[in-house]
Amino acid sequence: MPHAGRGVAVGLFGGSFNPPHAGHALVAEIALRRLALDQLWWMVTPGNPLKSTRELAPLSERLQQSEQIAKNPKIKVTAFEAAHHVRFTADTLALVKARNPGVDFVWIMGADSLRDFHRWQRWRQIVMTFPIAVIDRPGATLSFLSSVVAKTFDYARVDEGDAPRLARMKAPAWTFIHGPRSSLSSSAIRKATKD
Ligand SMILES: Nc1ncnc2c1ncn2[C@@H]1O[C@H](COP(=O)(O)OP(=O)(O)OP(=O)(O)O)[C@@H](O)[C@H]1O
Ligand SMILES: O=C(O)c1ccc[n+]([C@@H]2O[C@H](COP(=O)([O-])O)[C@@H](O)[C@H]2O)c1
Repeated sequence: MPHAGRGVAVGLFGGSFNPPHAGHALVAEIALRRLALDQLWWMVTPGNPLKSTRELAPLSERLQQSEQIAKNPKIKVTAFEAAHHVRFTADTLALVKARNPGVDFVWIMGADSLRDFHRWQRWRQIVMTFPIAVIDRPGATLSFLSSVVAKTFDYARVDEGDAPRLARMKAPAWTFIHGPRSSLSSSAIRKATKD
């Protein structure tokens, strides 16, 4: 696991990255800049608990490809979840928090992930423990508003103008970040390479 010292602001960006693409890199850059982060941990999951592993490339391959795409020195590409035998984000976050006291973490995800977020294990606990930044994604710009999490935690939504302070805020606190968007997706890339 990467390490961060007290008072450092770190974005946690988890994904299958199967394969990673420029849309992921854009999310990472937007998060670093708009959330005023010192670091972003690009966490390659051993496997999304809600997705089939049928089409999942080996972790070592997704890790290596991620390292090639994530060029910003503030980005730390890591696969520590596999090494620590954790797969559910709630467990990952508990581990990260326990090992990095005093660090201000923010969970980062694309707008499509917000739609399904209420199916994640212990999702309410995640929202109550970590500030969350949702980055706009084509196809999910408006639908995110009707998501269970957006409705349940409407009271905790923070104006995107306050995004630079999000990492320092006490949960629950979440914001939606608009900006340049990419319509790339791993599934489209997999489909194109198969055809
Ligand atoms: N083009 C994009 N714009 C914004 N967010 C994205 C984009 N692509 C992926 N993300 C976000 O990055 C994280 C990791 O996504 P993931 O690795 O599943 O890629 P994907 O392109 O969504 O894959 P798939 O098409 O296989 O579902 C998720 O939070 C997802 O919402
Ligand atoms: O913890 C869960 O229940 C859970 C359910 C779905 C997805 N996640 C996490 O969400 C992140 C994005 O996954 P993905 O496949 O959309 O790239 C990744 O870190 C997954 O481990 C976590």
